[in-house]
Amino acid sequence: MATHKLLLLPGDGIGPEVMREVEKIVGWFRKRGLGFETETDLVGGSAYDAHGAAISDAAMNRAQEADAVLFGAVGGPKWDSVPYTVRPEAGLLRLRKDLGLFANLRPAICYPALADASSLKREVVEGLDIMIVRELTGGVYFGEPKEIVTLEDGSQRAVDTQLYHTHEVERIARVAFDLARKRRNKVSSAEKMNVMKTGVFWRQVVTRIHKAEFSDVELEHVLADNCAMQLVRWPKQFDVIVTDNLFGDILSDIAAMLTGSLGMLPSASLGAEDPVTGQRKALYEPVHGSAPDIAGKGLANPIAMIGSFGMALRYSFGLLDEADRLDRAIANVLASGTRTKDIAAPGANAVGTQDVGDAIVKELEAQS
Ligand SMILES: NC(=O)c1ccc[n+]([C@@H]2O[C@H](COP(=O)([O-])OP(=O)(O)OC[C@H]3O[C@@H](n4cnc5c(N)ncnc54)[C@H](O)[C@@H]3O)[C@@H](O)[C@H]2O)c1
Ligand SMILES: CC(C)[C@H](C(=O)O)[C@@H](O)C(=O)O
Ligand SMILES: [Mg+2]
Repeated sequence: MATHKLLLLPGDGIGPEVMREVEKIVGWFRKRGLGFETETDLVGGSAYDAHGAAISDAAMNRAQEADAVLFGAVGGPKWDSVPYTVRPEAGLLRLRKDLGLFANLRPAICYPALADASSLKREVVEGLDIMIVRELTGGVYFGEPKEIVTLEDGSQRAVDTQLYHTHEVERIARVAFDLARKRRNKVSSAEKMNVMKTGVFWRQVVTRIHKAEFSDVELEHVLADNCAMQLVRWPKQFDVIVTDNLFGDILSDIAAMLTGSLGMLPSASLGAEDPVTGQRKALYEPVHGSAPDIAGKGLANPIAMIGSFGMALRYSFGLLDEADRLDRAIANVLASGTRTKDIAAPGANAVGTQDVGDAIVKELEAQS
């Protein structure tokens, strides 16, 4: 039996609460004979409290050794004033950079049962199925210089650098076109070529890769601000959206709300495939953060985290039947009306984080 090594990094706030529910799901698949081995380590504010860094070198080594990392969420008001280089979010950024996780896949699917939970009208979101492909290891998140400088007159200047190399845009474009071929065959590439040099460059590179390797896929270019507006106006026009690190961060939060709640959106962050072994480094995490406003209250929706494990089944372990089974279990639980407060129908009783995890395990059981 193949052994799959998972590193669990629950993090802060609601991270540990939603990770506990994933552990139930992993446990269920393990009982059914799948070889999952798990280790747990600290990241974010909890790592800072223990080691003075947002992730220790030992935890980084474990992440390098793992077949996949499951990440909860980091951050919170407790660490708002810690130095910039060791703030909780730096742990996540180090994982992305050091593991080379350049491709962030953020699917936004509106489950039929949740069409009324969105703040948009049912007809706008019903049947929605978008894949946002966000470049994750470049752009303004990592470009140098990145600094606040004090000038001679005592005033200050802050700089972040938006920077992209050819190969970085080429490889993310290929991921998007490849995915589109398995979906509805359309890619929308979002940038701001009307203002930014990196936008002009992004459009040139995407156009070239499209022409040379993917001319069978429909490609449209859209300015990122217009893309944000179109996502709210008529999101079903999109299939795959490919965009840079910062625009992807923002557009995926918008897409999350189309599905009803930030608590619904999973994600996969993937590295390049090793040409010999076919393996790739991968980290799976919900799109939401540590939700300090509801942490510790048992209110968090664990579906984004559980769906992220579903993506690990699909993308890291090739367990497609198991991933489908988990997706069906989630859909059935939602259809039965078992929901946390963020997605509960108006006037309906909401359940807690653990109830949703238990219901999904029960549904998995019922399907077998
Ligand atoms: N990947 C990550 O670890 C990650 C992502 C985003 C933000 N953050 C960090 O989290 C902290 C809080 O950030 P924020 O408040 O801007 O964003 P957030 O995603 O934590 O919360 C935004 C809103 O969505 C709600 N929400 C989020 N997840 C939910 C869930 N699973 N179930 C129900 N409701 C949910 C919260 O209660 C809150 O009202 C900050 O320190 C931020 O840097 C971390
Ligand atoms: C926590 C933060 C560093 C992160 C980001 O900005 O990428 C988050 O917002 C996300 O969307 O994953
Ligand atoms: Mg974000």
